[in-house]
Amino acid sequence: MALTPFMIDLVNKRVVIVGGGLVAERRMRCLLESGACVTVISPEIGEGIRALWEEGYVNWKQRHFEADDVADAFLIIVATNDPATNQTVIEAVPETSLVNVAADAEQGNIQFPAHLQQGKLSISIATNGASPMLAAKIRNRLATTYDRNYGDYVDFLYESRQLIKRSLLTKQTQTLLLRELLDESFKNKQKQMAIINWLESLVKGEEHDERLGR
Ligand SMILES: C[C@@]1(CC(=O)O)c2cc3[nH]c(cc4nc(cc5[nH]c(cc(n2)[C@H]1CCC(=O)O)[C@@](C)(CC(=O)O)[C@@H]5CCC(=O)O)C(CC(=O)O)=C4CCC(=O)O)c(CCC(=O)O)c3CC(=O)O
Ligand SMILES: NC(=O)C1=CN([C@@H]2O[C@H](COP(=O)(O)OP(=O)(O)OC[C@H]3O[C@@H](n4cnc5c(N)ncnc54)[C@H](O)[C@@H]3O)[C@@H](O)[C@H]2O)C=CC1
Repeated sequence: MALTPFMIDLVNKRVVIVGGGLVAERRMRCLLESGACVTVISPEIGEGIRALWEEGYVNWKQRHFEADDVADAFLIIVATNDPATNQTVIEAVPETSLVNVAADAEQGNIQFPAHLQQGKLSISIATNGASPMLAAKIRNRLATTYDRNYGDYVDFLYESRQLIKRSLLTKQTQTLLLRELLDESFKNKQKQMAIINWLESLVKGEEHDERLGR
């Protein structure tokens, strides 16, 4: 069966991570950036997780897993190095929860792809488990093309699109303009600024006219 890619909103969602090692930390950093409310359950935690816990970013239950721990979790990450514990967690997961199993992806219902984030640009790479190392290699290669400047360009496209949508330009002109901004030349920061200034004054002018009932 093929897996389906999604973008998911995890703001304030309850996430439980069982295990406190390196894989748990990798997942935790990504989940915290998503605004999730993260609890880690593990008798021991690595240095990175400890620092996050000391700064108050995550909750930590310093003990072995208990079945109740996942009762009302939206997402559960099974990331211990103990196969018996992993199995116990999988069996305790409510039917409606999302679950990721680090040691055997097919036992869960979600997987984490290799991921590249630059501003609002998000690129995920999956090989459906064929080779996580290849996924990482492709991500690293793409990172040289889709660098920070590219992320800034995507952020510029976001800002322009919001203004274009607010404007009273016809739908047809809006579409033309949105397509025009994909031209390579708009990666130039001065050109971006000129467009934003033009769009801002256009929208401001239109809103002013509207207030005056023109
Ligand atoms: C399903 C998935 C994610 C998920 O867990 O949901 C998954 C699953 C598994 N990985 C395993 C092993 C390794 N994973 C890595 C590394 C990475 N793994 C990542 C993604 C994914 N790994 C997702 C699939 C992506 C796809 O579709 O290709 C990367 C890209 C991103 C990230 O994790 O953030 C990250 C790059 C880190 C970086 O360099 O940035 C290394 C190498 C290393 O650690 O350096 C090894 C050891 C070598 C090997 O085994 O190949 C095992 C066996 C565990 C065991 O043996 O017990 C499983 C379980 C299974 O195969 O079922
Ligand atoms: N999906 C992926 O990308 C990868 C998955 N793995 C798999 O993930 C597993 C974990 O990897 P690491 O984080 O590197 O291991 P690790 O050895 O660094 O950490 C394991 C953690 O599990 C905790 N733990 C053990 N028994 C527990 C219990 N009963 N309750 C709660 N916590 C318990 C330990 O205290 C420790 O914090 C590996 O065993 C391997 O199978 C490994 C590499 C990559």
